Amino acid sequence: MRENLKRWLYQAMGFQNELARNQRIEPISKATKPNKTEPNAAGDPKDSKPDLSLCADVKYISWLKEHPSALSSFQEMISAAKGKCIVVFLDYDGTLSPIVNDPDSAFMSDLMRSAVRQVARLYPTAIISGRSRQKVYGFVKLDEVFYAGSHGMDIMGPTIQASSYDGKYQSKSLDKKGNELTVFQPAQDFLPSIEKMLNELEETTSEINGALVEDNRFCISVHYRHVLQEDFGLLEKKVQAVVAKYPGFHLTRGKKVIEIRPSIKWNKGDALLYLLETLGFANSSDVLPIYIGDDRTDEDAFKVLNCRGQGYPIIVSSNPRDTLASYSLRDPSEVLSFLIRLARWGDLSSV
Ligand SMILES: O=P(O)(O)OC[C@H]1O[C@H](O[C@H]2O[C@H](CO)[C@@H](O)[C@H](O)[C@H]2O)[C@H](O)[C@@H](O)[C@@H]1O
Repeated sequence: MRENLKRWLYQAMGFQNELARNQRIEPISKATKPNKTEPNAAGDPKDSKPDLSLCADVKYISWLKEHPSALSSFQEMISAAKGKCIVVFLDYDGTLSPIVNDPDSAFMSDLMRSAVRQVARLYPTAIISGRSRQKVYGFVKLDEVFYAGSHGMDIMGPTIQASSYDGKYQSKSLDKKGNELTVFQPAQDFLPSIEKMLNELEETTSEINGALVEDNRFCISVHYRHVLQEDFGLLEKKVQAVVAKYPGFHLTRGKKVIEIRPSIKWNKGDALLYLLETLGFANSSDVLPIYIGDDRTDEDAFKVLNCRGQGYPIIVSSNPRDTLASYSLRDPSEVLSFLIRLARWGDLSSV
């Protein structure tokens, strides 16, 4: 009955997204409409409880109206891309790899890797992550893409130095294949403090079961996914106490993680702008940036796209969320489908 009701809702709201497509859609007249007095499984109408997952579906469906699926809207999105240079920006955790319990096991699938590779061969592509650049590279293992780690504070981008940015923080480097690239690290001055803080945090949080400190080079993550709820307050206090000793740092929140970041005016949105400039698209009206991300920190990049009035900010979420994104994808598997379609479209249009 629940499936029929869900199907009916999708049809009533005129949706044609993947969720709906995965199911056989019957004409509305055939679909079962909600029936308040229909007995529950036990056969007793009085015992029937509200189906909470159905309420969640209804909320998600209405949120989809504001943030349509980038898969259902693909044709419309891509027809606006004709004649424009697409540039693709991808977040890592929760976007290219599913959220898992152990941060060191957030592997991306071979299928995803191959889709990203196809996309990167057609369009400039960058991965912008909260992780350290080296760690993201370790997961992605592609030399075709640019990497921005530490929430964009460690960028390995095109050879061109960006003239609007401080040369002090830009240097030349070679990628694994020996190609010359430019590294931009605007939070370099904070490294000595970060190293000290890292040791202190590891020591002080070791008393709390399940707490995990991750070195993200220009920022630090303190994970609490495995910390008991009653211990969270203590962990938070301990982290705050350490950070208070170091001026020039602040805390942000992610998915079961507290992040410690240098307080410079730099975020994923700035990294996106930096990469656009080094790719030669600083003031271009011919560029169409696509940014796909699932986290709060990705909102900074969505904001930049909105301010430029260019491109497509796409949020990865299976729950209704406050977001500046215009489009949505439910999860990394939908991200994979989107990237495959994008690569196919690029292949066909280059013939
Ligand atoms: O910008 P991102 O690439 O999305 O990185 C944000 C944080 O991602 C990682 O943590 C999250 O994913 C883990 C693996 O799925 C999960 O266990 C954790 O609970 C999530 O918060 C990464 O470990 C962090 O350092 C990043 O800041």
